[in-house]
Amino acid sequence: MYEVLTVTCNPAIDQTVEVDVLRPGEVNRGQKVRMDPGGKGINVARVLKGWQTDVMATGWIGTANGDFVVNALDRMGILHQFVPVDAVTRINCKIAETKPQRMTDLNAPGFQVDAKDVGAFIQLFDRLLDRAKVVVLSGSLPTGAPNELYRDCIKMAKRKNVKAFLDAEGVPFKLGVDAVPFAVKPNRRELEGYVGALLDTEEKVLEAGRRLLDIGIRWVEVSDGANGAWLMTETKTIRTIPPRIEAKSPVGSGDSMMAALVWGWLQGKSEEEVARLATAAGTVTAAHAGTELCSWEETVAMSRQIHLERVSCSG
Ligand SMILES: Nc1ncnc2c1ncn2[C@@H]1O[C@H](COP(=O)(O)OP(=O)(O)O)[C@@H](O)[C@H]1O
Ligand SMILES: O=P(O)(O)OC[C@H]1O[C@](O)(COP(=O)(O)O)[C@@H](O)[C@@H]1O
Repeated sequence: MYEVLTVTCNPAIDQTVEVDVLRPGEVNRGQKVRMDPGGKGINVARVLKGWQTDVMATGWIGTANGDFVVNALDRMGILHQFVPVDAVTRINCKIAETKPQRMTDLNAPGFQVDAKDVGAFIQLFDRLLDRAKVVVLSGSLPTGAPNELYRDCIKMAKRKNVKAFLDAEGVPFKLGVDAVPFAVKPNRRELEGYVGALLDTEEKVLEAGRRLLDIGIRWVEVSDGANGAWLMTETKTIRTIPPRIEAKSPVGSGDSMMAALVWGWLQGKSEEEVARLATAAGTVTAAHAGTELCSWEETVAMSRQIHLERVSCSG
């Protein structure tokens, strides 16, 4: 049994290479390399499973090297049913500089899917929805997948009374928003893309978030890296600020935050508790190397250090 279904249309193997300083245009030699199963929905599933929540991971997987991902999910006890694609699962290169600490992501476009693959996924998704309370749709779409995919998945979820949480960018996000998911988690840059304007003040961020609430979305979580986040609902806007940390790798921070939102909703937590936990989860993950994600114990400990402010009544 599972409560949460996570969709990763474009899974990845995250390869983190550590160097002192990256010298563009030169031969760089890595000091340490680590590989983690990645892709946004898969990371959400990894966090939730660690937090004792049963989860099913779905999407497409490239069979040439997808074993690395599915074996890791098996080891973690995460249920999975992916539509196999006769192709290579992308390898996303994360360059972790240590002096000073800085991460450069080089995400690949991923494999190509065709109409048959899309049809097979929709059929599988429809079946897997039957057992879920929540569905998480997150990350980029592979080449060939229609931009409407998240929109259509949200419509299907709503017909089955499953709460949809969306984390995407660009056109798939815009179209997904049109179907009015329960929750969205854009980072500030993604929200700028949605409204087509620079959001360089808190006021502008909140105005943009308000547009999403006005459509009928119930939880709008706008994340802003080391500055923390805002959780906006119809009645409250809560600003959360994390402590200063040594950020080894923010990869997976947004996914950890999404996992905490889902967990908080499943447990019926207050908006304040959810906001605190979500920011804590992202912060703990940012402090870890590679795509190592936040444990429950670390997140609870961090949540005590999150500064929380009620910004205004957003109603
Ligand atoms: N350098 C950092 N220091 C502290 N917390 C961080 C840092 N980077 C990310 N986080 C935490 O993770 C959350 C999500 O990170 P963010 O980078 O905004 O999301 P995304 O990965 O989706 O772009 C932030 O709101 C914050 O709580
Ligand atoms: O699907 P996209 O947008 O290319 O993102 C994939 C990448 O995002 C990650 O899921 C991390 O995402 P976040 O840092 O936003 O949490 C990586 O594991 C993966 O390489």
